[in-house]
Amino acid sequence: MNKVTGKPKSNTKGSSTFGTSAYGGAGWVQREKPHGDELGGIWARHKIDSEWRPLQAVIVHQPGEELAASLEDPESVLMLEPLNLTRAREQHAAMVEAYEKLGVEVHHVMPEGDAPPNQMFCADLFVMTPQGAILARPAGQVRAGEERWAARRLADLGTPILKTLTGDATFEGADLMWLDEQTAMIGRGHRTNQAAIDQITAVLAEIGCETLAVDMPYGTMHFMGMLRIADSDLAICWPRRTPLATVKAVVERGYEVIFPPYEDDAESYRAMNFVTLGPRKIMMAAGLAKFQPFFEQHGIDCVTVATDELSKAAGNIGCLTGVLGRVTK
Ligand SMILES: NC(=O)NCCC[C@H](N)C(=O)O
Repeated sequence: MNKVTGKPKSNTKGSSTFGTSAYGGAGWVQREKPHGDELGGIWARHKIDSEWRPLQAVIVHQPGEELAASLEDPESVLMLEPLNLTRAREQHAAMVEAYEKLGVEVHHVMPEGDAPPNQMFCADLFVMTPQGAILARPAGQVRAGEERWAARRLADLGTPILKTLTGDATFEGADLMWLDEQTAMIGRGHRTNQAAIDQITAVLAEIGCETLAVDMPYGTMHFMGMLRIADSDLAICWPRRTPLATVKAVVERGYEVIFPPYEDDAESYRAMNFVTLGPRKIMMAAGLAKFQPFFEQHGIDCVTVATDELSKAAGNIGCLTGVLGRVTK
């Protein structure tokens, strides 16, 4: 029904509300645009449909006193070694400054009261889609609730939250990568379970996107460490760790797949944990003497920041950076 003509016989002062705009009468104006077209209007413009188009905006958390939780028993808070708080904070601030210098908008999570120890790993707390965010539900008890502060920031920024996971679903944002504009791949493993994959598959289907799931090996953390995309035609995979189905899926989509030299676990992990700033441009950890030349040989421009102190918390630049917006197709 397009338009109802005819005037209401009476207005609110009269006996009937029939025919008034609130009840669908002639004065009613229907909302015009679908949700996706309201990003950049009613909602903020932030979205992503790739892992490689120019980075526009990120969400981070500048760590504070909460890192002191690493001092006594790092294991109990999922960290590797006690951190020097001052150095860690300086390195985080330098990473933020590097983003700002590159023209990337940086937004900060602002937890109420004391932040939980791993709050700074914002990549794990949400993932963006072409039409808004999916909120994570971190799997470890010590990280439970970090997502609430990411949700508050996203809401303040005007970013629609398409889904908050329910039941016993657990999902961390670093387990989902966009292979193309309509296809996301999720790593099923220690942090992201099948219940979450089912819920995410349903919500992505609502916006016309398909979800592919792959199993990750026992003893690994996030899918982010197995697949990085540095350009429309260049994917980086971890030798013998990236699932076969992942390599096949990226090859099918026209990416060249390259495998960096294998080093010890920690070093290879740091090398994979970069953020793509735009086509063949990345921000990566400094001091990776074998990896940086490898990336450069493939035409990748590397911006480096020191993260050796932060990496004692078991994460690096990729994990510290909640990607909020990229240029989309
Ligand atoms: N995406 C990431 O690799 N995040 C790093 C998370 C480190 C944190 N200590 C954790 O174990 O959850």
